[in-house]
Amino acid sequence: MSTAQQSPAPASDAHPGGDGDLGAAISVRDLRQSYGDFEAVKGVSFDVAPGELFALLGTNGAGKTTTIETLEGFRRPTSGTVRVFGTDPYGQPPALRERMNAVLQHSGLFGELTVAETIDLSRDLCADPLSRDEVLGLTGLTDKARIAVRQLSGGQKRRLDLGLAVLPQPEVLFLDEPTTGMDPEARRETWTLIADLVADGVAVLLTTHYLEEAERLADRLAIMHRGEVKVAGTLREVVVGHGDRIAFRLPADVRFDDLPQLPGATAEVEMRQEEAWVSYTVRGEDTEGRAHGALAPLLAWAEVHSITLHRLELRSASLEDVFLSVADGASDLVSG
Ligand SMILES: Nc1ncnc2c1ncn2[C@@H]1O[C@H](COP(=O)(O)OP(=O)(O)OP(=O)(O)O)[C@@H](O)[C@H]1O
Repeated sequence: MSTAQQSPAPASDAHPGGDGDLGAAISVRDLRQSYGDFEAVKGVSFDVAPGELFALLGTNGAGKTTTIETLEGFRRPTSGTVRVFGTDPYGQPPALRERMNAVLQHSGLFGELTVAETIDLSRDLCADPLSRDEVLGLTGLTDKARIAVRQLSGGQKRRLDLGLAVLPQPEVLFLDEPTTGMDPEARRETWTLIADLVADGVAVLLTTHYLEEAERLADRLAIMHRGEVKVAGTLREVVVGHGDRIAFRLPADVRFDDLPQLPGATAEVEMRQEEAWVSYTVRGEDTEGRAHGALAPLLAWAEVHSITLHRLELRSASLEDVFLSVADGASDLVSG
């Protein structure tokens, strides 16, 4: 890895057990990682292919950074295996240094150097770096080239971090909350940059607390909670697995017990801005037709009782719905 944290490392070896995807850029199998008696990661497995972005989402303290740091070669697994292009990344072996890079949660920029000097310093460490102008252009920092890094805003420093990570033209990129502190416009520009890298064949492992970031960028994603992957798959697989939602404001003279049972659906009442709302979650094998199948008897019930369903809405589950149910401990493994 061509960051400042380089160190000697073991040679490449095969993936024990042979159960990883041999075409994968990143492979994680039954990873467990402990800090003393505390097990922070409890048997996590996933692969990331070249040209794929995999988003690792999760609650605070779920084990995302621990997982990513293990893949970056900073930690040896307590058990299980991690591989980057089939090589153990522990200690960042020479075979991987030019092929993988990272934007870490805490950047290690030198405040006294100018932006241009910072880029030049990183270029000196690489075999085939992007030009200084290319890095300035893709980070949107061309007009900041001559100012000291300490004078950059938090979001600008984050963009410089990303520029330095991209500069050696890595094939694998670890992005640990890369857009934290960026304004919405800078975040969108960064998403475009990341999407372009993935389109060029870079394998990206992203952690983020911005669910929209994962929705926009991820080919596949996993949601971790307390050291375990609770939900995994494509965005569609993950949200479809959590059902469709039918909701309306609870009519004034209707009690919860009066509401009809709908096929494949469970009902609950939730408060929205001090109004009681009925929310049905509709699950079922027929993912295309299940909402229609539940809505028809609901409308028939309303017709018979001369009830108007105010503010009636029908939508798919969102990634936020799935995330919140994982955080509540309500989710079983959905694997794609
Ligand atoms: N060096 C350490 N020593 C002891 N415990 C640690 C250490 N680093 C992390 N932990 C603990 O391991 C757990 C996982 O931490 P980790 O930073 O991997 O989570 P995370 O998913 O990245 O969280 P966040 O979203 O809050 O950044 C947490 O409970 C954390 O307190």
